[in-house]
Amino acid sequence: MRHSRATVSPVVEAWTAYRTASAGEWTADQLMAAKGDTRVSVVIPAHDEENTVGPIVTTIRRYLVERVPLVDELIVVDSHSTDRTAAKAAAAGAEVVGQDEISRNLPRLDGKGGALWAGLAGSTGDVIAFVDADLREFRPHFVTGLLGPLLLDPSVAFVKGFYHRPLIGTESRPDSPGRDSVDPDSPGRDAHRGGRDGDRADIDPDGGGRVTELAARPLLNLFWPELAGFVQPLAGEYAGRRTALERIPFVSDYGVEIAMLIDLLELVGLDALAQVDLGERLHRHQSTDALGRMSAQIMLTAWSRLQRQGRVTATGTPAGVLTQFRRGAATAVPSLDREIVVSDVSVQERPPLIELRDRLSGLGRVSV
Ligand SMILES: O=c1ccn([C@@H]2O[C@H](COP(=O)(O)OP(=O)(O)O[C@H]3O[C@H](CO)[C@@H](O)[C@H](O)[C@H]3O)[C@@H](O)[C@H]2O)c(=O)[nH]1
Ligand SMILES: O=C(O)[C@H](O)COP(=O)(O)O
Repeated sequence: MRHSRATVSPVVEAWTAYRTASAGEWTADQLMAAKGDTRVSVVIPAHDEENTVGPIVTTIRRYLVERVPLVDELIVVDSHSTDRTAAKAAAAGAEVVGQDEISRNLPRLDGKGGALWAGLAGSTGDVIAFVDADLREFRPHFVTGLLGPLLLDPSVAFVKGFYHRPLIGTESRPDSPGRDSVDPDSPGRDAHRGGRDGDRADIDPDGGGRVTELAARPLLNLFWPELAGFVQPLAGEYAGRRTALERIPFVSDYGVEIAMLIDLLELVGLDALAQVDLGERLHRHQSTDALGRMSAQIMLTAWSRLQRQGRVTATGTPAGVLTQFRRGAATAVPSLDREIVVSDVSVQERPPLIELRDRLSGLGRVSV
């Protein structure tokens, strides 16, 4: 097979050895001692996550605010939720910010990218850790793992989490509301292991991350090979210095993570990027159709970076819509026996926050 002749590039090999750590390498107390005057914010983007956002906030508050005061600010960005996400997050002790509260006089930035931007603009920390709101069995090391390299090494600007990603049959496993009692510094008994209980018979231990494997990883390897060492380039758990994050544009929706990696590579260079092993991550899986739309947004974002970097000559702009087919609908096209579903998968982009100071001044929460 052709791939057997290929070898890992020396750049990637050196970077992974030098810039990969494990969350178990430091405790919250050790980070507290290293923290000094650095302010730490945790930002959680949440769209309809009423089942999981509360336990995540509770865990962070209990272990990283009350027991060890490592986290100075805990913000949930309510991303146009239609359920009780905001109420649950507030009841658990988070400050809740509406996605559009801070950006009222700016053009829209939809979806997750808009929520992350609002979290960056609305927070005050020197270091900001982002954590998804749909995680199950959340533990404090998801935050301490990300903070370690930033608090211990001034040359690190951004840290991405990675983990094993089981693909779990969505029918057989009910939502777990999290645990009441956890070892705050432990990456968990599941770290580095696939299986666990008898109820996990339908689990593919590393089958998760389908968009990562089918879209993001090939794109990064083909066009930004320096980033090939990131085990989970789309991970929603990462942390960065405000000085870096405010200097990159933010892309809307699910384009935000791949854009962030590519843009940070350009801004700070590979040596200032790091990754940390967080063990295992369980989250809510989206449908294949939804992941198709996510992939399209990621491809459009990659395209925009290729164009900006002068690496493709555009003779037209990508379509920005995705046609999909759904069985069993009343409105099926007879010749297809399927309904045609067309979605807008275009992405928008906001310039770096640092360039928007003037337009944001007067809005109380913004620290820039
Ligand atoms: O309009 C939205 C959609 C999602 N989210 C939140 O963003 C997080 C991740 O969204 P999710 O739909 O669970 O994404 P995944 O299917 O898990 O997608 C993976 O890949 C995406 C694209 O890179 C990343 O954004 C995710 O963090 C990563 O987990 C969750 O807290 C959501 O509530 C919002 O805040 N607003
Ligand atoms: O990150 C990804 O690739 C997507 O979120 C899909 O993840 P899943 O395959 O674990 O649902």
